[in-house]
Amino acid sequence: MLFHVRMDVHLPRDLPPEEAAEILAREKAYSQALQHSGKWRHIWRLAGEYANFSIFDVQDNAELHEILTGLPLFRFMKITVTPLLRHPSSIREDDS
Ligand SMILES: O=C(O)CC1=CCC(=O)O1
Repeated sequence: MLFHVRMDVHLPRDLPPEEAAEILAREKAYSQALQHSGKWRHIWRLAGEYANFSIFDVQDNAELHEILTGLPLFRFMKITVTPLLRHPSSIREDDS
């Protein structure tokens, strides 16, 4: 199942810089492992915002929930999920 996910990051101003750096490093490693696995298909920065648009390809809602709640930045994010399905006018042979 494909999902569009918007993640808005809100780091607290009083978060110690060393702690922020450690969380961001874990976030990057977590995200890149999922990208290598094919579950996290795309990640795009939204210009001018500390936010991203991502596309996930997962088994079901429960797997997406597990992935999102496992994000090291989860407690500092507002996450908006939109389920996707194939558009009837799409000319693509698959859903890539
Ligand atoms: O910087 C972001 O948009 C938050 C984020 C999600 C995965 C990642 O590596 O950074």
